[in-house]
Formats: sequence, structure tokens, C-alpha cells
Amino acid sequence: MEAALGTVRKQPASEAVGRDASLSEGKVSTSQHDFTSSCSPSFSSSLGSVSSLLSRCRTFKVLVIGDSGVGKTCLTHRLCAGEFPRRTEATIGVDFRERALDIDKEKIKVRVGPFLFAHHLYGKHPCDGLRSLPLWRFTYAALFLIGNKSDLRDASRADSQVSQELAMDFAKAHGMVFFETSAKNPPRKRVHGRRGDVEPLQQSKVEDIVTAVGTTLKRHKSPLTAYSPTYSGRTQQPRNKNNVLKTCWCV
Ligand SMILES: Nc1nc2c(ncn2[C@@H]2O[C@H](COP(=O)(O)OP(=O)(O)OP(=O)(O)O)[C@@H](O)[C@H]2O)c(=O)[nH]1
Repeated sequence: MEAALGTVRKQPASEAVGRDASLSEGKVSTSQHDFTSSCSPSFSSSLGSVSSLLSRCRTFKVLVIGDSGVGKTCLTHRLCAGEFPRRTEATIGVDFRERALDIDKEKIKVRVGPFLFAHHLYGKHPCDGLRSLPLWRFTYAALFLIGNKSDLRDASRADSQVSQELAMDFAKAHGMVFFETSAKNPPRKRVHGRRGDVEPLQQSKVEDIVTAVGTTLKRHKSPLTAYSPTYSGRTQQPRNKNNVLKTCWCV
């Protein structure tokens, strides 16, 4: 279920494709009420409140930040529900989804939402999207850089794409953990480039990203906010009729 926090929600996708077989419905919490009630045993009221304190799940907010069209909403769907939405609409405000995780025997909840960069931050070159990301790092504690749309990677268009090398350097410089994946067609297992490739192509399963985010968050004693910025390797090109970006690779 989506929880909109004082914002206009996107219309939920009517259909979804490519659902992760590994993600059971039960892993996605349907609402805070459902989730906490399943955690709290029914003791007497005083014992019950102590018990519910002990068993209360910590909830962490994860903001997925990036330029318009980089795939924040699709990535959020994929991370939380294991599916790629067939139809999305432009993000207005923040549209949260929840997912329950079991990390080293502790249950935590991550509340993930796409968040749009302000338009005036956009530039014309794909790398401009990267330049605006550091503005956010002062507000949040755990940082992940996710290169999305790896399925559109095209060696013949290298000049309009953000190279993995650049992305990794950027992530390192700003203390971020870097992943590359595709919300639409994520690799089933971690993919390594062949020896002799121009760049060391590596793609991660979405579940690896979820686990890494959950593990990082769990280490923190008190809830904090993490964000997973996406960055755009696309040029300012119009979408085609099917609302799919034609030529760009977006990471
Ligand atoms: N090929 C491919 N297309 C993708 C992928 N992720 C998203 N898309 C497409 O990219 C377009 C934009 O996706 P959204 O998730 O709506 O992007 P957004 O960043 O939320 O966009 P705004 O709401 O405008 O901020 C849609 O047409 C998606 O189908 C991906 O991994 N691969």
C-alpha cells in the first residue's frame, strides 16, 4: 500500500509486469496498522505495551532523488513490490511505498518514495544531474547512488551516457555506495563485465540493493533518513508515444 505524506500521490499503476518471483506478497507490508498488529502479542495492557515497545519495528525513510524521467517511481515499485509498473505519471511531491525487511533477525520497515529534483537544477548534459546531488547530502545520513536503466546501455552512444567509471568516482567522492541496475529488467544475479571490457560493467540485482540499504539503516541506533539518488545519463529528449525514453541510457 502507498502512504502519501501530505503530498499529491501518483495514480497507482493499473498493471504491472515482470514481478520478482523471489518477492512474496507477505514481504511487502500493507499498512502500518497491519504490520504492527502482527508484531504485537496480546498480553495484558501493561505487559502488552512493554512487549509492543520491544517488538516495535523501526521505520526508515528512503528518498529516491533524481531528475525527471530517470525512473524513480519505477525503481520504487521494483524495490518495494518487486514489479515494474506499466504506466506511471509525473512525480508530484513524494509518493511513499513500504516494505518490511528482515535483516539479521531484526525486522525493520523502509518507507521508500521518489522525490523530484527542482527543475532549475537540471542541465543539458547527463553529468549535470550528478552535480546537483551533493546539495542533498547535508540533510541525510546514508547515501546510495543508483544507476538505473542499465538495460538501455549502448556502447555506440557512450558520449551521451554516464560511464560507470565516472559514476563510481562520483560515489566515492561523496561517500555513497554505488549500484547499477534496471528497474525494468533487473539482472537475476550480479553481473560482472568480461575481462577486457572498456569499463568494468557490474550490475546488481534489485534485492542486493534492498539488502544493502536495509543493512546500512539497521546499523543506526535511531531512525534516520537515507536517500538513494538516481542520476540521469539522458539528454533532454522527448519521450516517444509509449512514454518510454527512446535513445538514452539513464543511470
Ligand atoms: N528501459 C527502461 N525504462 C525505464 C526504467 N525505469 C524506468 N523506465 C521508464 O522511464 C520512464 C520514466 O519512469 P518514472 O519512474 O516515471 O521516472 P521518474 O523519475 O519517477 O519521473 P518523474 O515522475 O517525472 O520524476 C517511464 O517511461 C519508465 O517506463 C528502466 O530500468 N529501463
